[in-house]
Amino acid sequence: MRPGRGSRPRTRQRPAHEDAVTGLVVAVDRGRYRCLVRQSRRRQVAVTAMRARELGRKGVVVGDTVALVGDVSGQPDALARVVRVEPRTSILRRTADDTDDVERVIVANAGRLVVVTALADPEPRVGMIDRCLVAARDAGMDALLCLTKADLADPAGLLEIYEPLGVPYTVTRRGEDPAELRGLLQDRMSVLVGHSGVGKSTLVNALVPRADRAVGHVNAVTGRGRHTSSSAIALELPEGGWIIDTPGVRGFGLAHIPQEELILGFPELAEGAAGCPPLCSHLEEGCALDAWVAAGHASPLRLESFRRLLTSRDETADQ
Ligand SMILES: Nc1nc2c(ncn2[C@@H]2O[C@H](COP(=O)(O)OP(=O)(O)OP(=O)(O)O)[C@@H](O)[C@H]2O)c(=O)[nH]1
Ligand SMILES: [Zn+2]
Repeated sequence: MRPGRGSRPRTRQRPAHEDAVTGLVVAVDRGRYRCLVRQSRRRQVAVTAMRARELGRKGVVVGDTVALVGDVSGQPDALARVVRVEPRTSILRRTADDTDDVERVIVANAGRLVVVTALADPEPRVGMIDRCLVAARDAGMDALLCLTKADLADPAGLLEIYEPLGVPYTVTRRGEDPAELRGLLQDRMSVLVGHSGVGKSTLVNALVPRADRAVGHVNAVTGRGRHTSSSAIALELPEGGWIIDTPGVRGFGLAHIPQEELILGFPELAEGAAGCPPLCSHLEEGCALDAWVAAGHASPLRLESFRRLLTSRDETADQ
């Protein structure tokens, strides 16, 4: 006989942690999780927690909603235990490069991926933007393109590629409040990704007063930032909603996405691929995508980018 609905199975073997409280993981640091727990309508406390053994190998990442037991007072030396990770609404993953089979979950439960790209210093790379759009799609997240440093270069070239795709975007520049971005972020959980030095910390500091994210310098020789932020952190926006700042990345490996699904991140090409021969690699002669682009249905840069993505899986990533 199986227990009927409404009965409470397994309570005898394992405590169901009925006294557990709910926390939001806002930072992870060397096996310690910083979780925010709401104590009343007005009051939130930050609770430090470790993993409970019963969690097994399940990862806990920033953005996760967890059940906490033990000392959840939030007092300086108090340590709680994470006994459960609640089901996730989205999972953003990446691999170090396209040949790496260790996939990392970066954040959970974010609804939107904000792809932060500098218009100059460092130079924008469409390969990175396209990879992020593929990752967002795979994660079940909306994407937003945030083009920074418009005081240094004109966004027109990039917008010519991404505006027709219907990718929402916003442009920011030094000395100007990112008001439009602030509006777009309200009431949701968004995650910022981008190369090191594109200006994520600068944006976060403008959006979240007292966030105090360290702003680094772009190395004049390599054009890369100094990786001033070292792990993801979730910050509450004064207007409501959350942003998760992630460390600057070198690349966004997509080894975890099956080859045939990559094209879904390029919807304007996917349509043209309907004319391809069966099992087309999209790299061979006779691929219908060449004619599709020649006819003006999609940007040649995007096709280039898609093909680079396809070939990079057999080699080391170059983006
Ligand atoms: N000209 C210009 N410089 C900017 C702008 N935004 C940021 N910067 C500069 O770019 C450099 C890098 O900015 P950060 O905010 O540290 O970049 P980041 O993306 O957080 O870098 P990581 O912490 O390495 O991930 C700093 O010197 C900033 O002052 C901008 O809109 N225009
Ligand atoms: Zn093809």
